[in-house]
Amino acid sequence: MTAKKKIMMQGNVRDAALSILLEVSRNQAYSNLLLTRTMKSYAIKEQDKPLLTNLTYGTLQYRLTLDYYLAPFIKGKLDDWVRELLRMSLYQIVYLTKIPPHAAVNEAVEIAKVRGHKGTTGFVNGVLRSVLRQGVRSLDEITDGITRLSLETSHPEWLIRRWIDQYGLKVTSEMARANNEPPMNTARVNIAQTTVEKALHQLKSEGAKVELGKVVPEAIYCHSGNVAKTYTYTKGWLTVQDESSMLPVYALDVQPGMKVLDMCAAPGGKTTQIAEHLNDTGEVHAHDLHEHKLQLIEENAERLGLNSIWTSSGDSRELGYTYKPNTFDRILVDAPCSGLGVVRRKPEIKYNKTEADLESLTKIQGELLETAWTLVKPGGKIVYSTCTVDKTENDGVVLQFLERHPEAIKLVPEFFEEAGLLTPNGMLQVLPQDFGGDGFFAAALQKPISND
Ligand SMILES: C[S@@+](CC[C@H](N)C(=O)[O-])C[C@H]1O[C@@H](n2cnc3c(N)ncnc32)[C@H](O)[C@@H]1O
Repeated sequence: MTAKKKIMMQGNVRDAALSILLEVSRNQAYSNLLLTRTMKSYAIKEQDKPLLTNLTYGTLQYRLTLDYYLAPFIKGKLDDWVRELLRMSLYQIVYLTKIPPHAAVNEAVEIAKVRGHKGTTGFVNGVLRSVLRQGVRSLDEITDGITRLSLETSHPEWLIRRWIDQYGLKVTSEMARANNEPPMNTARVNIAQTTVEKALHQLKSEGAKVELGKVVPEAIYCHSGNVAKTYTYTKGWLTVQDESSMLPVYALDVQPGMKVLDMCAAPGGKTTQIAEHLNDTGEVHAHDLHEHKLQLIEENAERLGLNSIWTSSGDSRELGYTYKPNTFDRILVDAPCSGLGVVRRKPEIKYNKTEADLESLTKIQGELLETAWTLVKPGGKIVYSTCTVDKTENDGVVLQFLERHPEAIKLVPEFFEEAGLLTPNGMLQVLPQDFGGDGFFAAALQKPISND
């Protein structure tokens, strides 16, 4: 069974979803970026976009569960596109009650006709009709608790075991289930330009359904439409950002006129938040490894009317050659990480990462912190943050840093304490089930005034 040719069924939601799923599984590409690109290239109608999003995320989110259901119906090897087509069709049959099962099968057959040959079409039709006749096997048959949780929630067993070691069974089960819920749409109000009340009022006058966030004062939840298409957004009053991701800047405790370094800055969500908290006074030096990503920061800064941001590129571990020691009042190290706190937004992360990846990330994370330690002024503060829930990358990296630098003062920001999201180590750990935000971590460190 080989695909005849690469054909795009323009406007066809299921074929578009299939092309995204294939790209994700072949090239480990990010589903959220592909989704935006594919909506354009397939000319997907506005009213069909929610279904495309649902088919893409749902099929990805439940990949392991769907494979478990499909296994008894399949013998031998399958072409990638046939496997993805079967997964996507089964997802509709099992999880999308509003789509009649026969419609899901017929749509799959139409795609198979275009993408494959007669034999493939017959095979897809046969498998799916057998599923409709016989139903899928029950997950209750699985006696091993970890295997069952892994297949129920579609998280690899190694990850479930790792989380159980780190958080216990109950929290792991809640986290794995929360990862299959749709993420919230959240925006941050530009407090350097307006107030939260004014932004909410303006959005409502544009017909948006919005409400105040639960944890961060300038966070708002958007329950309808695309907030990035509103006038309120265009005029620079908003940034699309998850509420958890707004927390690290609160630990940074910036004061007007300060000199701040953001060592892993792109696309600039936190850089611009820092500048807003500074009321656009002082200097925010936004540095990122990738030159091409700086444009995103610059565009955002311009749209938000922020003039205190300077961008530059290169490996931030080398910034000791650019800046003198003890230069910055505040440094944010929003480190590259496994992303295991944002599985709802990028479900492929749970399949693509390995335990070895997590361990190797801690090296660069620790090295970035070392550079930050040299560059921060005595009395200055560093915030180390990640969008992962993995304790090795989080508390682990910070505790190792504290072992190397017993002089460092570990701060417990009041804001975190009040939010009730502290780990026993006095650091911030948000899990996706806590208040609906992404999984996020932050810890604040201070260089003593006298560093003898
Ligand atoms: C978690 S993202 C940062 C998100 C950003 N702080 C925000 O809030 O929008 C991590 C960033 O680190 C950058 N990065 C990875 N390795 C780096 C390095 N050695 N030096 C500087 N930046 C690095 C990546 O390009 C990526 O943009």
